[in-house]
Amino acid sequence: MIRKPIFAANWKMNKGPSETEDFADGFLSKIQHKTFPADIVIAPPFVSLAKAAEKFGNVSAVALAAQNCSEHNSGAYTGEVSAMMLKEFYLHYVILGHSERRAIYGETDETINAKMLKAREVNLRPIFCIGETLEEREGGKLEEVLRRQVSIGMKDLTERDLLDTVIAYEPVWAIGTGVTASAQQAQEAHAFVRSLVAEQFGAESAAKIRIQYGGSVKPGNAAELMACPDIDGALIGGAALEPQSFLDIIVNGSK
Ligand SMILES: O=C[C@H](O)COP(=O)(O)O
Repeated sequence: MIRKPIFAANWKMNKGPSETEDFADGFLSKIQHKTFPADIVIAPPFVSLAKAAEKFGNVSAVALAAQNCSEHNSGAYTGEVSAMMLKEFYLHYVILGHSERRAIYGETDETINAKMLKAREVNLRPIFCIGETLEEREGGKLEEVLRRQVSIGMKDLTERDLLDTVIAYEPVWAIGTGVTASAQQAQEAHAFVRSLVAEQFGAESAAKIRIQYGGSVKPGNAAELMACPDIDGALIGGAALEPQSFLDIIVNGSK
């Protein structure tokens, strides 16, 4: 099964509109007249989405993502943004269940599942993040944690939803730490996650779904990680804040 790799830049709480414009100008000048055998996604903060849409709206090589959405449609939820509102920015993707949302903002598997279903109601494609902490890995709980995150987080998705969903496996201990999972550790976890999707949705869907790796991906380690058979791209934080570094990851990691 050939799966097109997908490289997504998660800027987290970095880059307001003016820095977004600077990045876009730099990145666009580097990718013009080039084609890539991969999908490229950029996820700026909410307040920079309008500027990103202005710069990338007509660029077919680049899709935009939000970093979160509400599990509600509208109402008295101060500070929240609904999937329906995001859709107006011509976004294609939304990152859901990132470990920072889980750990810092207390998002549960059930909340994340509700957000996944809201995103799908308006045809946003979830980049659904899962991954274990170091304590969980060292305590022998890797498989138990991934099983729980997948079975609850992806509950009630249809086969069509699944085709539009990307899973991002991000071991929490590798995020922003400079410590990357070895290619072998990452491949083992990805193969296990794919087997979980097969159990829940069938072998055909499991063979089609793209599973990104995230956690200290850099231009120098992208090729080795992406060479693994079950790794279909990357979700990149720090190294995607600079146009050349993001581009180098895409080029080095495209297989
Ligand atoms: O969403 C991206 C991940 O949290 C990875 O972040 P990082 O590349 O800075 O380790």
